[in-house]
Amino acid sequence: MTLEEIRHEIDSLDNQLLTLLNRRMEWVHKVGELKRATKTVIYRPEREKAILDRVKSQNKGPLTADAIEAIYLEIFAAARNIELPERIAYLGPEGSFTHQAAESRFGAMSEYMTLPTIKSVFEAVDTGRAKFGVIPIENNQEGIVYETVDLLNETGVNIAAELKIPVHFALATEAENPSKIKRIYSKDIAFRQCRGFLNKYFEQTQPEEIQVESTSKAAKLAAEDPESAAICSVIAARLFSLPVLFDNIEDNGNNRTRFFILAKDFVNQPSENDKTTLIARLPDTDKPGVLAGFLQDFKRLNINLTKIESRPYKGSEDFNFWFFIELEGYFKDENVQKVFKKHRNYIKWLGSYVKNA
Ligand SMILES: O=C(O)C(=O)C[C@]1(C(=O)O)C=C[C@@H](O)C=C1
Repeated sequence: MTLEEIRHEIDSLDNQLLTLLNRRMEWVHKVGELKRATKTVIYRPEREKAILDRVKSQNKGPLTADAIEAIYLEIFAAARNIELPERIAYLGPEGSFTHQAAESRFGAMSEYMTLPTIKSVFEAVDTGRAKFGVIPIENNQEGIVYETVDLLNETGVNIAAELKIPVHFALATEAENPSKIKRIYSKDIAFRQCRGFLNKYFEQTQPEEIQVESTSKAAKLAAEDPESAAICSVIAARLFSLPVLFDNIEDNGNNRTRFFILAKDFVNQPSENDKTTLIARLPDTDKPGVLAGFLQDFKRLNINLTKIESRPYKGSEDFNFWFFIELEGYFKDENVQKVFKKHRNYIKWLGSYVKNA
């Protein structure tokens, strides 16, 4: 077959794809009308997950599961925009890992708001300026982001979904080789997580390490200074047209960050595989057995607790704490309801959402 003939086949398939995609969107439009009439939310993470699982299991290749996921996430983003355009706020700057997380869920089509602080993302969602907000909640090497936990306690927004993305760092620079690098820009955490690499390649030259507030800022500075490098994400390097000299330079290849997608008054439908996040403000935690008794209730009802973090009451004279708790299950599950009812005055439910591996 000639190139022309092959391209002709591709063109004809593209026409069919386009027809099918538009037919899909006509049905999506009907879903949108139905949702408007019944005042229900557009974004349904559990439905998207079920579609993804189904199409991936039917796939016979040569497309990989990852490629299918990427294509479908764009289809969902386009579908949600047909139902109702929704703005997404995320913790910036552009090129940050949170930006990467937001795009991985909402696709390149959505309208984004880049905000400078976690608090400003909460505010944008709380006031309705953005429909969704994306913020980090924890890193599997560094632990929890306390600012996020505290804002979940203080504000009235829900968790609509969680997602986890691998965190890979690159050394990006205009310099031809490491010996020419006199300065390295990055965030404290990135320097910490790439120490082994830095020791190996820069033991002789000992470039100055300059801490800046984000890895995107590091990429921007390194793009302006050819004797320097940035430790940053590949998207940040790309954003500032900075060549990547080494990729995946982190000491631990299992480095992952978990993000929450925030929304106002958001309730998911149950899936087979849910997690619930809540805050418990137990009274009298200075008395023996109060916390143990509370935890015992979960054990008795066969509920698996996956996380408990204690946080101080701000402004309190004493050493009193509230708890950030995560468990397996949906908030309307019979056993979860029993605990919620028993402790109804002390529990603030933040969200039940499909568990993301
Ligand atoms: O099934 C729905 O509820 C839809 O709105 C359709 C659809 C889709 O494109 O399949 C779009 C957005 C939702 O997040 C889930 C699925």
